[in-house]
Amino acid sequence: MMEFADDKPSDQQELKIKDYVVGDLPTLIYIPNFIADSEQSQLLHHIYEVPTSKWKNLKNRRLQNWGGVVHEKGLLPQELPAWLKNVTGRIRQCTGLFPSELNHVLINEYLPDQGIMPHQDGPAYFPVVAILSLKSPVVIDFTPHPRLRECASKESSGEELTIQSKAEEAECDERHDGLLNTPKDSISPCSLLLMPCSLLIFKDQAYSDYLHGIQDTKLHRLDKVVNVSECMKPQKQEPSLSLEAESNHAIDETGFKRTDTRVSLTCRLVLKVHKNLFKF
Ligand SMILES: O=C(O)CCC(=O)C(=O)O
Ligand SMILES: [Fe+2]
Repeated sequence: MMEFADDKPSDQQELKIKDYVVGDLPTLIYIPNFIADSEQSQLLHHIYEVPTSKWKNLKNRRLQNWGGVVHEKGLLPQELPAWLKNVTGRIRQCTGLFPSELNHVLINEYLPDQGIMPHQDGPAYFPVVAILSLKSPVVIDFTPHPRLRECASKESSGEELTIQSKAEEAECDERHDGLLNTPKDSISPCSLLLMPCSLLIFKDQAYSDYLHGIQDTKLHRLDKVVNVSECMKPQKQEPSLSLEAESNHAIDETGFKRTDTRVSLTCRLVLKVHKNLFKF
């Protein structure tokens, strides 16, 4: 299926990725039809071929962990199977955003009424995440981390700042300037529609200052979605995946009802890898 390549991507490829930036929040990258329909089928075949024991059941979804165990102090590695290396190799080559091979993949499976709580990915990961979506479309929401919202609401109540609140304001400024670097007037939630076969990459403030989550509802609305037009673009190879022609998913301008399972591959890089930790 996909070719595994570990060459450094050319400048041209790195430049192309900029064409896929969506919305105003730095930085969300959405690549429609990153894989072909036939590749999606092959991946699903591999995913559902594994023994049931490979699945970990959580309250609101189930998942497979590939690549090893992630600890605070790094990764206890386990080599990725070839069918996943194909995907991660292609992601690295096409994006040019990862300094070395991605070495960890979480496969999440969501029923139509399942989702994932707003969260931030752990500190062990290199701060660029690539999520490949299979089967049902969903909307993923990016919401400012509460520590940003606190600052924003204090600022919006503006004018009569007491001495104490000025101190708080200074603290907020410090957080904005140092840790966060998000312009204060650009703190707002935004959402993306993730169509099957698409690749989402998020990094920068979207990674460090925002939570991401998927609502556990069958109905997903499009009102805050910033990439509807990217999903509606006619696709050269597979017109059935465009939004307009997508009769299976019945998406209109207001939203859609999830009727099928969604599977996603969260592909990441853990820079700190423990070698031979358990060598006897
Ligand atoms: O399924 C998704 O698109 C999101 C998964 C996710 O956020 C994670 O695995 O940390
Ligand atoms: Fe996540």
